[in-house]
Amino acid sequence: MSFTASSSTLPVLALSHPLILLPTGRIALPVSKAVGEALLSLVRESDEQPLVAAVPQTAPEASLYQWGTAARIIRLIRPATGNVKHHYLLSLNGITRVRVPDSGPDLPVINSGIVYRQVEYPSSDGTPTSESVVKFKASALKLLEQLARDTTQQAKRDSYNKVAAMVEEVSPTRAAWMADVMVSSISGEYADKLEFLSAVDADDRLRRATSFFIKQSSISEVSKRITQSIDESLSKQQKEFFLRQQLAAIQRELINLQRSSPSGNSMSDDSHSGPPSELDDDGQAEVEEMAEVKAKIEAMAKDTEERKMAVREWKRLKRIPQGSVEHGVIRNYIEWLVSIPWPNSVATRPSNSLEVLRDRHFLKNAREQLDADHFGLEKIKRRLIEYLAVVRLKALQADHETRQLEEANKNELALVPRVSHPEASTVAPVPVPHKAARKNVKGPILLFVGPPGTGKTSLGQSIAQALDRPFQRISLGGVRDEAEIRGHRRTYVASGPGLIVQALRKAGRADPVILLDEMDKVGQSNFHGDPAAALLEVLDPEQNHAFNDHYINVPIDLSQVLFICTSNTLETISAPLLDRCEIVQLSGYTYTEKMHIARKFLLPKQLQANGLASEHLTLTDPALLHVATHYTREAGVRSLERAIGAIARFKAVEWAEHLDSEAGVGKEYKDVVEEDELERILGVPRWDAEEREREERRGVVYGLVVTGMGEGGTLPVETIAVPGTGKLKLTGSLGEVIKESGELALSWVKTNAYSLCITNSRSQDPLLVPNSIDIHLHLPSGAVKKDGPSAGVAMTCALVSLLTGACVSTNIAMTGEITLRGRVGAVGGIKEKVLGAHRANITKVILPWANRKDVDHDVPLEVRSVMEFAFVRTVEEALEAAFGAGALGWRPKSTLLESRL
Ligand SMILES: Nc1ncnc2c1ncn2[C@@H]1O[C@H](COP(=O)(O)OP(=O)(O)OP(=O)(O)O)[C@@H](O)[C@H]1O
Repeated sequence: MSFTASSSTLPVLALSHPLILLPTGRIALPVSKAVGEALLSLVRESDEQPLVAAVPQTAPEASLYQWGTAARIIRLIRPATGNVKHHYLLSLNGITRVRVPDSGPDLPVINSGIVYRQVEYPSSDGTPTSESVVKFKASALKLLEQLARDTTQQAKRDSYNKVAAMVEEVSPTRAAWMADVMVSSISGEYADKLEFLSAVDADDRLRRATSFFIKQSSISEVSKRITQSIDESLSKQQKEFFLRQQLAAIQRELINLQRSSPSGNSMSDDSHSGPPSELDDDGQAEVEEMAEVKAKIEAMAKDTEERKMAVREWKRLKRIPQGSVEHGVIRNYIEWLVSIPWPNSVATRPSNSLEVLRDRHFLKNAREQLDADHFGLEKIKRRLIEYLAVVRLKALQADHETRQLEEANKNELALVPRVSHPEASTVAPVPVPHKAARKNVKGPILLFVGPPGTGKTSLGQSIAQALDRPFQRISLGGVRDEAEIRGHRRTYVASGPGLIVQALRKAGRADPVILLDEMDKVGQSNFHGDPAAALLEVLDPEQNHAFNDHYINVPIDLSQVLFICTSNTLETISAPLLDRCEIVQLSGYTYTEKMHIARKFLLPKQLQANGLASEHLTLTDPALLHVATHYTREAGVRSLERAIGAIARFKAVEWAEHLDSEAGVGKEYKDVVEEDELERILGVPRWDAEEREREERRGVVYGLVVTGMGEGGTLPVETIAVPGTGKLKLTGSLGEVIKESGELALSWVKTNAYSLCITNSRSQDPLLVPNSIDIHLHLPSGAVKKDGPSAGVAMTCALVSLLTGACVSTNIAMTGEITLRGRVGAVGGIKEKVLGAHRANITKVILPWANRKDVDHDVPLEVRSVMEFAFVRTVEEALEAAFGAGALGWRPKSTLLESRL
């Protein structure tokens, strides 16, 4: 060590224990007012930043150390004026080591002021040996690397890396300075730093720095290990806690088990030996349910998507704590997944369906079933038998092909040498479901169209019975959301599968008959998706072997499901959907058919439903007909069934009263219900009032309509003349086409007004001469929308009646489209319209000539025989049929010809 190259007098500043300032380091410390003011005057007096000797106090009560650091005052902050208690804040920057020779006990450990002392500056640091430089660098780099690794702050890590780069490049002459920089900026023990302060010689300083770094890095290593071991011991505690919980649960189970088994040796005391309550055995039920779910997963066919998914979710379920929301969600999903009747699963594979189809009497039995459930409907039953025959043939063919393939597979297996594994002989070979088994085994998709209550749903039920398959009905009325059919994705709260999967689960077999009811009432495409598009996927044989329910998220094979659809009308069904279906039209029943249905099916059904035997209620024929004609007016038989039900209930009350009073007064019971009693039972007839209203009036004729429900009926076309300017006003919620029909009718009447003797010359407008009028044409039931061209004939007749004054009989109703030239064109729904007219007691109908064949084919003979039909080609013929021959004053033809020339 070489000393005293120079010395000077410096104000000595005591750094109270454990503060220390090393060369190159910085420190900020509060100083008392006296010291602060002394330093302030020093700062004011000197031109540059003044130097002080910052000397550490080795222990709290000890005197000052003999080594210190000459430091520049870089900042001195005065406290707020007037506040004597507050200290000055002083910042120092360490420059170089100094020795304070007389820092003995007499040097006051100040705070009352500063003392000037002689300080010595060491002459030179010397050059360190290369060995100590290498060691210094290695230890410094190791420490820096460790610090960078352990810190979580990126900024700190960057600065450690930067210092490491400096250390690597530092020259031997600057190594001692680098040691100062590092030791002053890394936190370490006070004693080490104190010793380091006294190391003047460069070599010595590097050695001390090296041991300082080594010590620090081992400390950081150890502290890391300690943190790790604390973490480990914590997780061990948690593990232990978890295991203890499980143990407690197992013990609870065991106690429950012993309590519930009557023969088990009782571990519990007598106070618990009462009957087990369903409130106590939650845990037990839970375990049983889980075991059941597990067994179901195991029963699923191997190597199938559904099984893989179930296994994956089961494993997830096991990892998630019970009682958590996630646990509930997964469990719910697995329960759904295992309860779907997957076609390849052993548990749900349809076993007897083929047996039924193989039966040689299958078709005969099916016919009997249909006859037993439904009256009449000959054509439809014939179509259904054809359909069932196709289903049978296809299923048998697919079965045959599957057997052949299995046979071929077996032969192939026989060629493979047997594995001599001890278990191999006990494991039965699992038949691998082959693609041929998935062949489309059904006929076309049937769509029953017809008015309500005509037996569409019950026909579907009969088909299911004939095939001995479960029947499920899905009501599509009001389904607006695609998710109702396809399900919601599992990410939705309270999500679940769609209607198809729900029906499959309820059916419990992969080949049920599913009736898609009210297909026409499916909502249109909207922002919730397109339900019709989802239905398309369900019904399309090309796609439905891999139906995708959003919730289940595993393709479901629907190819074995028999879908049957029903609808009231075809108008609102989208064309692609219609394209997938084969339409079977059901029209309304005639009164005779209704009487038969009522006698054979509805009455026995209602008697049974109301607890009566057949001898307790006899409805006479006139009474039944009166119910059908005066209390109901519908194409189907639903209201009729309801009315019969009401009669049965009425009689049930009477019968019960009779039984009760037998012992006493003895009230007489009459089982026969006559026509005159009906008013007492069912109230005033519903359809009488309208009958009376139907009187002959100028400008009013009856048209024939088919409602949105597919029911036929009559609708008056009313016209009146009001003072005006020759305009036509059309009201009654009319669509564009029907409005055009009205205008067409008026144009025809105007053109032919002269021929009909309405006007006296061809040039006169019948609405302006003799009086200037407007015509108001109205179709009642204003709230019901009406459209279509078939009211043309009725409108023309109404206008002619209005302008000529001739009336059309109220027993006549008509339908037909007209052209501008006066031709009458064919219209649809003839059977419904004629039956509707028959129900409304119309005796003559005027129909387009082109619809003759429809009457011949579709209208039952009993209706045809009691009604008069006028088939017309032109409007003239229609007018003649409506008003009667010669009722209208046509001008003679010759005059017509002349005037035309
Ligand atoms: N031909 C028939 N023979 C015997 N019973 C019939 C016949 N037609 C209908 N029914 C009976 O009428 C009732 C109503 O029939 P169903 O429910 O099948 O009507 P629907 O056509 O499906 O009506 P909706 O269009 O309103 O669904 C049922 O009890 C059914 O058994």
